Amino acid sequence: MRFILASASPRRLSLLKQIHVTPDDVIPAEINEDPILGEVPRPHALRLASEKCAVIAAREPDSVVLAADTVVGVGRRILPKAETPEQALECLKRLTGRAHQVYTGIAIYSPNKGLQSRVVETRLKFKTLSPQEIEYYLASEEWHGKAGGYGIQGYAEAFIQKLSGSYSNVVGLPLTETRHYLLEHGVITP
Ligand SMILES: Cc1cn([C@H]2C[C@H](O)[C@@H](COP(=O)(O)OP(=O)(O)OP(=O)(O)O)O2)c(=O)[nH]c1=O
Repeated sequence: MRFILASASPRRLSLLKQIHVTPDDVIPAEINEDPILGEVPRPHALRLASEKCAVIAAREPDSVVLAADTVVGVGRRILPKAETPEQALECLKRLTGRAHQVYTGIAIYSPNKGLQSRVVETRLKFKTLSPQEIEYYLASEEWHGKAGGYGIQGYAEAFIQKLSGSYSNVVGLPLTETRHYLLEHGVITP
């Protein structure tokens, strides 16, 4: 059956390829990613992944569709996906010297099984960043388009003192759980 990755993220595509899965098509889902008033990180990630999946499944009901959403939380607070240096700075000020959580919601649809979704959590801790380190990182632009204003797969890995859970989950797709879903929905065989 045709398998569609509903994502604009090049990182999600390369994580899938890392487990030897190449989608037949990549179709980004355009949805409103603003949190609902009072929404906390975990349900936010689940809702957005499910919405992305449902939007593409409605257009492609005979295919298998996979979508995901990655959210950085500091307790109940959702950090933005940094699009400007100001947003990235705001994120880094919240993360410096503190523990935070990365939640990736994954959602899969197939005609036989319908839509299934879940959230995977990774816990991390940042070192205390000096003003010079923050300035240097902001100039790198590596934060651009990333949840929480950093990318663990680049320079910012040097800021991580502790990580508990899945690494690929932080980059955008938890590979153990994703592979499990792909098996269940018949995209791959054991
Ligand atoms: C925390 C963190 C996030 N990210 C990325 C993963 C996601 O691409 C992005 C969060 O935004 P998402 O909205 O999850 O994904 P996206 O907009 O890039 O793509 P799409 O919605 O079409 O699937 O942040 C990293 O690459 N490294 C990190 O360390």
